[in-house]
Amino acid sequence: MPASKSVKLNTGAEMPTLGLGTWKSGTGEVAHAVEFALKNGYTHIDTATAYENEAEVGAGIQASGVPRESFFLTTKLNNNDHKRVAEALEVSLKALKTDYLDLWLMHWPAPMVQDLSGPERSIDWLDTWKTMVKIYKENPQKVKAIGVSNFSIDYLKRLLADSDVVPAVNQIELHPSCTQEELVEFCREKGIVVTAYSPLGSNGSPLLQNPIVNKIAESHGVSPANVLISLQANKPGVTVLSKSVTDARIKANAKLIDLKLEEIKELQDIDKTEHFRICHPDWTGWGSLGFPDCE
Ligand SMILES: NC(=O)C1=CN([C@@H]2O[C@H](COP(=O)(O)OP(=O)(O)OC[C@H]3O[C@@H](n4cnc5c(N)ncnc54)[C@H](OP(=O)(O)O)[C@@H]3O)[C@@H](O)[C@H]2O)C=CC1
Ligand SMILES: O=C[C@H](O)[C@@H](O)[C@@H](O)[C@H](O)C(=O)O
Repeated sequence: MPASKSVKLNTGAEMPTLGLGTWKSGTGEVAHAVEFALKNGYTHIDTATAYENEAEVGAGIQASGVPRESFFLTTKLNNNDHKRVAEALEVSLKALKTDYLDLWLMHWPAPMVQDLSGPERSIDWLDTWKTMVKIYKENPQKVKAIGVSNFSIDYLKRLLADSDVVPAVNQIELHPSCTQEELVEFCREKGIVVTAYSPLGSNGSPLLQNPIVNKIAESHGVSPANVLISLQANKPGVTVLSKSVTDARIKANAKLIDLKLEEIKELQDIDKTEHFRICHPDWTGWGSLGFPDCE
């Protein structure tokens, strides 16, 4: 399976199956990681205002010399920007040194106060979505697609009942210890592409040592990370983000392999005994956000 594989969005645009993640990619390392990834076959970069690295991501893009139209760029509206949606978009575009985004996501359906210390209850995220829709419709050259992140089935149902634009993407946590199969299936039925985040289980993940993951990796002659990233890439209508600031890993992680159905089942079954979530919605102060395993 080549790394250049892509999935069609409901806008008609192609979204590359594999993207480079940049959460916790720090100052002094993320520009190089982005430049290296773009020079080594990655065609999607994912960032967010919350990561406080958009300017350095922009510098990495510029340093790569890769033409803007040759790669897909995603960023996200921060939880404390729900009151200034249009302004936040301009700040992101300027920091990233680009005229347009391929995808702009609402990071969480959870407006928060300025210092992100708790929820901002005077705002309804659905109104924020409607503002994003208006900006998207009025500026199709500036925002090529809009979507959401960390949306459960209940939250998607509320959005879909009151919006004439179906989100192009729902970016959610997906790995063998957080499989969210019902949510993935719901998105598929609604024509929403799922982007898997934290496919390795994020920093210090026990999944890299998991015996099932290692057994499958050995049988294919690849690393555990290759298996975990490929697991998501093998799912129809799913794209995946993997983060690294290490050259050798960035390069090696781009190798996507085909997994057998029984291997996929074995990996997905890990969730039944070893379930965990990296990004629990509780931190927003809005409770479970409709995620059944967070109630
Ligand atoms: N929408 C949202 O709320 C969220 C979105 N995301 C997005 O998804 C991306 C990916 O998720 P993330 O949580 O970063 O976690 P990942 O599952 O991609 O894991 C990243 C960690 O794994 C390490 N790593 C990478 N490759 C290998 C390898 N081959 N072998 C061993 N270790 C490896 C990295 O280390 P090192 O960098 O030192 O090489 C880093 O510590 C994020 O960066 C972000 O862009 C993530 C979380 C939430
Ligand atoms: O994209 C990454 C995550 O959503 C992250 O931004 C949040 O989960 C939050 O900042 C946290 O630290 O828990």
